[in-house]
Amino acid sequence: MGFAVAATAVKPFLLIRANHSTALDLSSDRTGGSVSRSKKNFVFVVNPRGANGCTGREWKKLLPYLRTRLGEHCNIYESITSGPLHGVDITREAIKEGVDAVVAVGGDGTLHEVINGFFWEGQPVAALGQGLKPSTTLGVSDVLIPLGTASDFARTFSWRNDPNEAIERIQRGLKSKLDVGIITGQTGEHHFFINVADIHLSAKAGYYASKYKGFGNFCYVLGALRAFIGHESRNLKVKIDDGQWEVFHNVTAICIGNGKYFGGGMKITPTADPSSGKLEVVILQDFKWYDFVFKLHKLYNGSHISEKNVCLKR
Ligand SMILES: Nc1ncnc2c1ncn2[C@@H]1O[C@H](COP(=O)(O)OP(=O)(O)OP(=O)(O)O)[C@@H](O)[C@H]1O
Repeated sequence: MGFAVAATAVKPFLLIRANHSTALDLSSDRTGGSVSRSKKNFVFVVNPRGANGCTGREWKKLLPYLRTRLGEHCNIYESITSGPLHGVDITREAIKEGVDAVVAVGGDGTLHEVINGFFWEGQPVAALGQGLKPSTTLGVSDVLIPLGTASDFARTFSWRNDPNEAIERIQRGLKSKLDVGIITGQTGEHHFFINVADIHLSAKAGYYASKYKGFGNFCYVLGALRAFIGHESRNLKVKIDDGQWEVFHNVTAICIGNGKYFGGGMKITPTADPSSGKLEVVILQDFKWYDFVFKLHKLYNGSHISEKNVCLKR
């Protein structure tokens, strides 16, 4: 018997727009505009190393345009990450300061850090002095300027890796509710995800893909092929919602989707809907490297779920 796996979805309860912007003292508006309390305060969390360094270069070009488009109504604060997980701390601090929006600039890794920054010890972070606001909404359009290698989360919404379109969305201020998945660790700590959480082979593939980012989107295919080396399928016990524990044999990977895409455009959980209140679970069993190669096109178009060694659960 292998691991025990439980997947749950939570109702939307993130706050992207704090109600008040008191106590904001983010030293200086580094875009050059003067800080005005009558304006909204937007913090952009930029990963300069995203997309093999492209994110940092694109951001430098984008900033003047961003100021032109949003500067009249917003104070724009750029916060460049110094390394992995820095985005979590930046986001937490910004929310405590009462900013109106925190926007991830980069790929899914940066977005993941920003999402986790909305929480502290499993609870939503609130603006200082404002108490806990457990039933507010996450403005999808506000949360991301997709500039990563894959930017898979954006694909669920058919957003392109086009920063100008992202700024357009931010300017229009369109918002919709999003579910957030919770992963509970062995010591009971919570981690949050909004796209796809995965276990076993695909998790390893993500790790290896990070070593091949120079190949662009193809890094995920290379990462998966690398992950197959020495990989052994396991028997896993899975419980979905209030159902019974069920044993799945020879599991190669389990993917739990809130969004539809991972791995540079593979439509792994093809009917997942990030605002449905449900997660979609896809289990690959006894999936060999040659299945991956010959069925790759099916993974990209979502038709892999009709394969006999693929099981979809909601
Ligand atoms: N300053 C930094 N230096 C090195 N790594 C960083 C830095 N800031 C953030 N990171 C790490 O880089 C990882 C990858 O970043 P990100 O997801 O933005 O780009 P990507 O991997 O190219 O895009 P995608 O995930 O969409 O394929 C993040 O998970 C983050 O932990």
